[in-house]
Amino acid sequence: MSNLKPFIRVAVTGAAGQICYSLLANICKGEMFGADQPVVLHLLDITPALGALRGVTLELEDCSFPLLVDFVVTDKPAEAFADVDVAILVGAMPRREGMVRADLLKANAGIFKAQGAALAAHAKPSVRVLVVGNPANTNALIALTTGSSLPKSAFTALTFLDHNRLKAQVACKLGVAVADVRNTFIWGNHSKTQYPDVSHGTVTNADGSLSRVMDLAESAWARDELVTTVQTRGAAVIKARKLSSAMSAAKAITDHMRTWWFGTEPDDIVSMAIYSDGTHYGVAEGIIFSFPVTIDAATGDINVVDGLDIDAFSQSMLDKTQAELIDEREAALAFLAESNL
Ligand SMILES: NC(=O)C1=CN([C@@H]2O[C@H](COP(=O)(O)OP(=O)(O)OC[C@H]3O[C@@H](n4cnc5c(N)ncnc54)[C@H](O)[C@@H]3O)[C@@H](O)[C@H]2O)C=CC1
Ligand SMILES: O=C([O-])CC(=O)C(=O)O
Repeated sequence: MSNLKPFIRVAVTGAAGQICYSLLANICKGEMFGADQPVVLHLLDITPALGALRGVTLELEDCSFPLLVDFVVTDKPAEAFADVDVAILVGAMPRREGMVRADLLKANAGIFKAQGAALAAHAKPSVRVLVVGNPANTNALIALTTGSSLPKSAFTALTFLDHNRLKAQVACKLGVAVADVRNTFIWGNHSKTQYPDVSHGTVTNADGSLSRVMDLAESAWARDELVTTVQTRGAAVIKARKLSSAMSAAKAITDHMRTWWFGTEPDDIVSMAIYSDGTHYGVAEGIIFSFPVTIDAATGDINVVDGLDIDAFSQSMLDKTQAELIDEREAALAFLAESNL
């Protein structure tokens, strides 16, 4: 008798792209939902990419993953989101030469408007959605707006890559293991205005005691070099690889969904971009903002960690990233209204 659970349906968009080339294997190996959780993959891409996606599915077959029950390949959001438990929205219009951020927002507003509506119409009411395609926070807000029959809490955007980058930078600087770095997190937008915050960070020592990151590192490093390194890490990867982060993005997507599925470890705090309801740290209502959060394993509820001290430097960083998200929201909503997209 098999002791596997009943299968779940997982939609992945942009399935022919480079992030998904790593991500799909992570899912099928059980790294996201557990080694006893079979999956049916719903793979969405645009029509011209279906040939390449067929190549990916040939390889999925060849991997002979015991947890992969079946897959659906489609260029239609309605089919991709039919009855899904989870939707990972990776596919997006990439920035092309000569495009300004506003062009990118506009192109993606149309895509995520359609996908939000299709999710609301076809996915399970309990669906959990993670938006990865950039600009991730605002794309998630558009999907949430048109998918409004789903709870706002169903929509998240990825800042776990920034979270992992921050932890790794701190561990490297202090010469400690990443697993021993805690309470460092990302606030705001997945963009150059994000605030990688180590002001509450701790390092667990060999005897179990805690040291504060700010007592071990100079504050000039923590507020300047570290912040800039994490904010511009995506650009550094693009410059070196001539392609954007893919292995690390797939790992972060896996971390985000696994944490949402199974809950946070005791004493752990992670970073996720979620709908701001206006009740945390003075952040405006109606944007998708990255907060320090914990996740209740029993319910899957994502809870903002309240009550952290925000000093003047941190407040100025929060204000800046919030202002950018409000601008992005206004631009994206204006495009939707103007062009009746
Ligand atoms: N939030 C984050 O931390 C990160 C976000 N990203 C973003 O993730 C996205 C994907 O990155 P890659 O896989 O490297 O890009 P890629 O260009 O290799 O693949 C994107 C795939 O999406 C597909 N696509 C485009 N429009 C689509 C639509 N309307 N529906 C379904 N599929 C569609 C494309 O055909 C392509 O196969 C980009 O927007 C990138 O900027 C990348 C790294 C980190
Ligand atoms: O800019 C990009 O497309 C890649 C990205 O988001 C990152 O690496 O953080």
